[in-house]
Amino acid sequence: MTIPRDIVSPPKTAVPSSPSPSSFFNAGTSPSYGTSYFPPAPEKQLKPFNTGDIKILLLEDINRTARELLQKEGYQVEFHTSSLQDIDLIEKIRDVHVIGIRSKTKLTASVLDHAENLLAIGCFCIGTDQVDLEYAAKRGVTVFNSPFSNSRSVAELVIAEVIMLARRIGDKSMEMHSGTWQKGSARCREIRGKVLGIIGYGHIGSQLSVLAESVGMSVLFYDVVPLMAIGKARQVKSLSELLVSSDFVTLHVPETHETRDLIGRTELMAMKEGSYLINASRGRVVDLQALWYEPPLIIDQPVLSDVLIANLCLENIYMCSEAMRSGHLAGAALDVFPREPSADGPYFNKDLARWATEIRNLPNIILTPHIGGSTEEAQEAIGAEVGEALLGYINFGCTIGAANMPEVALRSITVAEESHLRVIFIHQNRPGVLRQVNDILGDHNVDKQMSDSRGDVSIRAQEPLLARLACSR
Ligand SMILES: NC(=O)C1=CN([C@@H]2O[C@H](COP(=O)(O)OP(=O)(O)OC[C@H]3O[C@@H](n4cnc5c(N)ncnc54)[C@H](O)[C@@H]3O)[C@@H](O)[C@H]2O)C=CC1
Ligand SMILES: O=C(O)CCC(=O)C(=O)O
Repeated sequence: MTIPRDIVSPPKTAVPSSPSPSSFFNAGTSPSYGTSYFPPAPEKQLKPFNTGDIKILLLEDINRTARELLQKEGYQVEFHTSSLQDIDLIEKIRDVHVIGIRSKTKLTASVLDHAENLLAIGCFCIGTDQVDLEYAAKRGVTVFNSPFSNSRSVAELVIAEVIMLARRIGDKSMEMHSGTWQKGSARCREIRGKVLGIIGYGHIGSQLSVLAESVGMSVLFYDVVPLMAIGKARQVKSLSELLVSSDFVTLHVPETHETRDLIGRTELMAMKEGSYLINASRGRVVDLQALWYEPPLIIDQPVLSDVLIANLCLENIYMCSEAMRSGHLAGAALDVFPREPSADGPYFNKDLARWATEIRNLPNIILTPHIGGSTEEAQEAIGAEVGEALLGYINFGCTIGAANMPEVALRSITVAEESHLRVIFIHQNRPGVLRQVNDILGDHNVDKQMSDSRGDVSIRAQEPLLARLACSR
């Protein structure tokens, strides 16, 4: 079937459209798949492509559950334990159909420009700030993530850190590792009755709220939307109210334009004397130097501005150091940083950033290498969830759960429906496009269709009866 290139983006290669037994749909996750709709006949194996032609690049040690799922489907799966340097990434992304990443790989517009065949991106994590979602959508690339599979793991890490900070366990442990026995109770406290201030009461924040109350803490939270408080937690009206009232302040917001630099000098100084800061969200949410830093003039250039923003945030860490050195903060736990090494190894040093060596020497600061979601349980669940979503998209064109596309899904086609085919279009949300599409399909019986838009991008899934269409099956 020929579809004018100007109204269809992608496909750059054949777009798969067949159901498979291990499909997303079969899992019953599609809203259009109520039991009354579910066809009793076996699903038809339609593959207008050779599964072996689909190339999938998995970076950052994505869990074997995903690898196995995709390999079982017959796709070519290339696996790397770390992320790739930009130059290698650009080379590799050029001809793959799907790329799977975690938080380290930055899929910026300039990287995506090199992706000639890319259909989908799987973020095997919660955050999607590492991908230019809007630009990906404009290029017809659908992005999936796992919205809550590692939430519990993050919440558990944070509650552990609250106790460890209160008891100065990080320092005590380091002293013991260096052979020093130093017993003492000065500045060590119980957490019972203390106030935990949660910024961002979403999946992680609310899980944490439950854990904190169960160990006797009081919970306050600040969120930009009004939310139902769990247990005895209480939503406060402003960030400053939370900062002045909390013994521990913990961040659980996504990185967005609004949350970048959310915590700066003013906010740190507003925190209670002797309180603690925990950041397991994103490094750039804590902007510690913004108040005196003069922004560079070349901010318009996308690649450069990214680097500059990163550098700016690196400098900002110093402010946190200042707050801690002055004793205003009694301690901090940082799991995320404005710049993080792309591979495991001895990289948390001055070559990464000046502040890296600086903060290593601060008292009562727990530093972890972005491991909030790194548990066996979370990674297995994420591998399965994002892997299934990618299969559902490649095999069916199902975008349920997509982070940057309208959500569409259609029922499976059965073996009894000999001449049915499914077609998915991703196109610009402009008047006239649908008319052109309908003109093409006008001679055929469209059994079912769904259409939805998200900003400038529209998506349309159709099941035409293709008796007279020369389709590539
Ligand atoms: N350290 C790690 O390994 C991990 C870090 N994360 C990070 O944690 C973030 C939060 O995760 P979830 O709880 O799952 O997200 P979520 O989307 O469920 O909740 C985020 C909450 O933040 C609120 N929010 C947004 N902007 C805000 C603002 N300016 N002020 C106050 N509240 C605001 C939202 O309304 C929402 O309730 C993720 O976006 C990710 O960046 C997530 C998983 C693992
Ligand atoms: O596990 C990872 O690599 C990233 C975890 C994370 O930050 C997220 O899920 O957003």
